[in-house]
Amino acid sequence: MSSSSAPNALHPTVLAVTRRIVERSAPTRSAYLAQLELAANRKPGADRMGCANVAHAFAAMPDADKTRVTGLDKLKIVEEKGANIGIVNAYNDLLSAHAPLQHYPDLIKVEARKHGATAQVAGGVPAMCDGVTQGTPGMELSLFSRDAIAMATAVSLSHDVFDCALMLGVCDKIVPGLLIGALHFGHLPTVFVPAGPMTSGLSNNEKGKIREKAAQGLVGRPELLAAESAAYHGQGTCTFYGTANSNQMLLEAMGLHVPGTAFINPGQDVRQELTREAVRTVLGITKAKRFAPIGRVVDERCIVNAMVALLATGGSTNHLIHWVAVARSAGIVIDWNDFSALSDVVPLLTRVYPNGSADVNQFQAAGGPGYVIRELLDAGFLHPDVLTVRSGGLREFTAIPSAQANGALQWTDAGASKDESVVRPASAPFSASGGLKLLKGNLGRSVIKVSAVPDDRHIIEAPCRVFDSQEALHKAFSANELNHDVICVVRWQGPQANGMPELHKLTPPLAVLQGKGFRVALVTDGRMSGASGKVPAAIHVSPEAAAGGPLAKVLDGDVIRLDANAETLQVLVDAAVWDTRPLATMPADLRAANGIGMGRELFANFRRNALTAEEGACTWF
Ligand SMILES: O=C(O)[C@H](O)[C@@H](O)[C@H](O)[C@H](O)COP(=O)(O)O
Ligand code: SF4
Repeated sequence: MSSSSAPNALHPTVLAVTRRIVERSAPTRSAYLAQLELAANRKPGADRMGCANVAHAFAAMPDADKTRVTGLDKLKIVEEKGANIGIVNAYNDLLSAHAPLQHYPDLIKVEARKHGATAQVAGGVPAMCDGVTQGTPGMELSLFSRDAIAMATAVSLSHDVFDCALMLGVCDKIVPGLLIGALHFGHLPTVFVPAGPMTSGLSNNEKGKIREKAAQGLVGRPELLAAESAAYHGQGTCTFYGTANSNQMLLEAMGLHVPGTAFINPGQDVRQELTREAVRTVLGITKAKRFAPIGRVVDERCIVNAMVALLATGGSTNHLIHWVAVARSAGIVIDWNDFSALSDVVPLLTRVYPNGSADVNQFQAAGGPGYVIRELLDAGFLHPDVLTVRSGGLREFTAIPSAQANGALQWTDAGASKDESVVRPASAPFSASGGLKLLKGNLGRSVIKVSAVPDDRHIIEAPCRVFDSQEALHKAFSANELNHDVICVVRWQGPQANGMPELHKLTPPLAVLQGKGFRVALVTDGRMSGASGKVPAAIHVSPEAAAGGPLAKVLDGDVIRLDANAETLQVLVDAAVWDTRPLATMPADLRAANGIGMGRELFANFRRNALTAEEGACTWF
């Protein structure tokens, strides 16, 4: 259906899920909005603070900025003061996606002044690269680094001298952390600012093949390092459709970006102009103009739109945790039943690695987020009547930005798919349902991303091998103990056990076994990377083993059936035997090793207080 035809009415399931979320969230959402109104109805930044507070806040500012923001020119009150923008920056040199952000604040300050406003870096937030920490102890800090980022965002904005905010960040836990933090200052108009993906290097498929050869000892470290470095070769986000790029897609669908900014590569003039446009956009929604505070933009319909966008693109399984936490931060309560109900009706419109062989640069070239949002809007899967950071509403997010000859931005409708092997219309999707499934059964509730799993691997029934760590599985694989049909259970990987690391390093050995024709699957209370895919994996099993969940009762040899079509995960043990089986306890050496070293001690309270994965693994409620 092209953008010229009238959009369909909202899909009944989207409407029903939204209605039940609104009803379930009423008490918490109304309390949230009451708090927002109180904060929004105060005087502007500099006027509401004491003189000493103001002097401290702006002491380091150039005089001209100081006049703009305080309205004071020496002792004379000047006319209308400008807005003061708070910048929260996740820049560091470790994340290729964040390295370009180093100089964004200077660009933002210059643009703000052109509009009589000012901008200050309110604070920096930490950012972990999951690619660097994958398979190492550092990964046990990854999930909770999200909440540390939210806290750092709050520390930054708590200076309370801002009229709006810009959030500079892209990757996995960083956007969720920034969003959680920003929503606790829901009275501030806020726009997210990315830097875009790196250009395409060695393809993700090629990289995966060389990893599997290395797992079998067929290539050495020099060849593997050369391949990895050819894949990850420059500034910008990695080009697979993992958690970071899923963040970008969701921010577009939530209307929290400059339209179409997600996947424009760094280092181009248009990228700089898009950053300047973010300044113009956030100033355009401050109190003086079209007031759109983030706490009002992110309402139940906006959250449902994000869920739909995730499902339509086979996005990262991590968002089944993060977006629950993001929604809670706006007083909105969602759960995996909501995702599951939407997944049953939302069509899969994209095939981007690991859900296909294309990368995000090819996704952008084929139509990108603008194409997907237009298709979902016209087919009635997205709420059209939502507040966004742009005056044209969500329809503005169905276009692709480019630079005119004079450098000014222009947007053109995404048009038809430029490559139907990458993006397809809602009238002819890759699959009639979304890429994520909720599994239930006597092992607890878990999720699986089926969009990246070959059709003949959606049902796996096999005896299991139980591992208390990912290292133990690697050891068994290297000792050739897994050359048969097997379901690998890796437990003690939940939020309370060890911070719920991603177990993505298990993909190559399990993919080798699958490639040999064995029927294999992974079952874990841990997470996988958004870049994980082709091996069937039931993940986020809740309740986790360390909280007395059923994985603590599984024994080597138990037959397990993972059935993504029936949406079940079952251990096939006689109920009478199963019910009387004792719970194993986390091995003492593991508990002793867990949480010690590499700063993990500092996250003990996060582990202790973490809610379940299905509750967003929130640590602040
Ligand atoms: O959720 C994600 O998308 C991952 O955490 C991703 O950010 C991480 O970097 C992967 O580890 C990358 O994949 P490789 O480890 O295969 O390079
Ligand atoms: S996408 Fe993952 S690996 Fe790439 S920069 Fe971001 S966190 Fe690091």
